[in-house]
Amino acid sequence: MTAASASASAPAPDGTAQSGAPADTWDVVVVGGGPPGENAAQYAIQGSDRTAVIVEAELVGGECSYWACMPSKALLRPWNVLDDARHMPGVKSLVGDRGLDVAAVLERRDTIVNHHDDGSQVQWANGAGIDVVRGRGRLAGERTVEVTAADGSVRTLHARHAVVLATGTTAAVPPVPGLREALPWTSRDVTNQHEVPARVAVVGGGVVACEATTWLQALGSQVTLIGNAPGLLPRNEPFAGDLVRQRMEELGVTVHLSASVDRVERADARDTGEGHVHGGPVTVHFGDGSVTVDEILVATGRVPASRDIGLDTVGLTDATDRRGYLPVDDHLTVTGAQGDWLYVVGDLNGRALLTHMGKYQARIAGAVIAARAEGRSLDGPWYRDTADHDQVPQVTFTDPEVASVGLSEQDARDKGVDVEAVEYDLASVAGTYLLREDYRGRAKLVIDRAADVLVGATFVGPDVAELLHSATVAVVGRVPLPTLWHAVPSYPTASEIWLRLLESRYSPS
Ligand SMILES: Cc1cc2nc3c(=O)[nH]c(=O)nc-3n(C[C@H](O)[C@H](O)[C@H](O)COP(=O)(O)OP(=O)(O)OC[C@H]3O[C@@H](n4cnc5c(N)ncnc54)[C@H](O)[C@@H]3O)c2cc1C
Ligand SMILES: NC(=O)c1ccc[n+]([C@@H]2O[C@H](COP(=O)([O-])OP(=O)(O)OC[C@H]3O[C@@H](n4cnc5c(N)ncnc54)[C@H](O)[C@@H]3O)[C@@H](O)[C@H]2O)c1
Repeated sequence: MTAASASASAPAPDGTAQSGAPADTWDVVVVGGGPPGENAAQYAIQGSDRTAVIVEAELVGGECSYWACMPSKALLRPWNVLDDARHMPGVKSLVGDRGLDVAAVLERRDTIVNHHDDGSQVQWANGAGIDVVRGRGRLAGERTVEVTAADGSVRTLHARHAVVLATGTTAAVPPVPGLREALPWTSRDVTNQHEVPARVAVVGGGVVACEATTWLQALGSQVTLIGNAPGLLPRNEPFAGDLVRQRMEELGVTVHLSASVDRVERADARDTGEGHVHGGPVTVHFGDGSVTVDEILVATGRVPASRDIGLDTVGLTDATDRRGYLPVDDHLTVTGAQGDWLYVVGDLNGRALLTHMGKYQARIAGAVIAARAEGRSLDGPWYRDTADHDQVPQVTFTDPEVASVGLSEQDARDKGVDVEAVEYDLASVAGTYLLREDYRGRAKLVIDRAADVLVGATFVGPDVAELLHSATVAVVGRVPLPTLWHAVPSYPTASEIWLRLLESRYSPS
């Protein structure tokens, strides 16, 4: 605890603040302690004597740390290592056709989610001068947040400058007959699975469905994926979903696309706890087909946590969009709120459901809160969310990985950009051949022909994740292509794909 925050509340032995503290007023009150909430609090007060508090209903660190990004990537990495080893002469004879050590993989995952203990996160917050109040928060008028603790006690917090809402999302379960009653797995179960069901039906075809399918099959499940879109990963360039599907099928996954689940039957659904199989066999009916499995995973998108956060108490009853997200302006201030005190960062504003984008928004919101508190102007590059406008990077950690930034070719055309696209086989650069002789992958640049700059890039292949930031710099910096020509990629790295792509477009004049 810093002196500044200690004066705002009395600390409990675990570092969280307690009811009955002398003053329940902070400069900034943040509702929701995921990474965006944490960062908003940090950036709003750092280098000042302002105070901040995070209200958290579950664990500080949020969905990302315990039930999403971190456990999913922990479950995916061992497969990458094993698959690389299986294809590397000099190593593959040592590995043979052995599978993963499932118990060790799950144990490492448990270490990475810190066994669902958020003590170190609370310690970080306190070290940054941020208090933590446990409980469920909701607005209760302007600059006021009411917190209901697990024991039912209610406490009212006041903010001098700002309230930041960062309550995120939960898994959506579509209204399919029998589905809810079957107690299906959602992202929380599959990222925290303690058992490996022999047969799993994965419903969805987006990022969660494709990543989860990758680790489920690697752990030994027989997976049937049922998606209602015509391709996998439909927000990406179509070749990305095609390559991911091709690899899934090679590994034994059954993929049904343009297929809608219409009915689910499970005779003895039981709530056996997170990550355990929730009862006996379940039959999933879709179109003309059906499949009987030991567990069903629903990965069909997210629902914003905007329902019970007191928007009505500040005149924002109709402020959410039709999906329930709470729109903001580029200062991350809620559209339509009176005065400049209410901010939304992270998934809840619906701009980009990604941790790194939520944290970026939080850095902007924090800087805006600090500037407004100090009466400074909001002119300048630090105070506006620009990256959410067509410059969002994302890596999907499937086999192969999919890394993209900015606009797909189709999105760019839909926006009226005069587009030219170049594509190249990632396997034909020396750097990837050295990684794997059987390397398969593809890269694509989307070029705004008039401005001669990149507006999008996609890389698909093993280990492409780290290639992405070069493209993000080029897209955000609007680096002219003739200038990129002088950014020489090292030999022999996968980055030489940049040279090949630019050669396809070489036109000195
Ligand atoms: C399986 C999976 C894998 C993912 N992998 C990645 C990835 O690799 N990379 C990536 O960038 N993104 C990934 N994402 C997306 C990422 O998890 C989210 O974008 C991110 O968690 C959003 O952060 P947030 O703080 O806005 O919301 P959340 O992480 O949902 O956090 C919200 C917090 O608010 C708390 N809260 C909610 N309501 C209240 C209330 N009323 N009072 C107090 N507290 C409240 C919750 O308990 C929670 O701690 C993944 C998502 C899933 C489902
Ligand atoms: N590596 C990462 O960056 C990462 C990993 C996981 C999740 N995330 C984020 O989390 C968010 C949620 O991911 P998600 O995959 O749950 O949602 P999503 O919106 O990306 O995909 C949902 C998919 O489910 C399909 N679908 C919807 N209803 C269906 C139905 N009734 N039957 C069959 N299919 C159906 C849709 O066609 C869509 O493809 C995403 O926005 C994503 O960016 C990111």
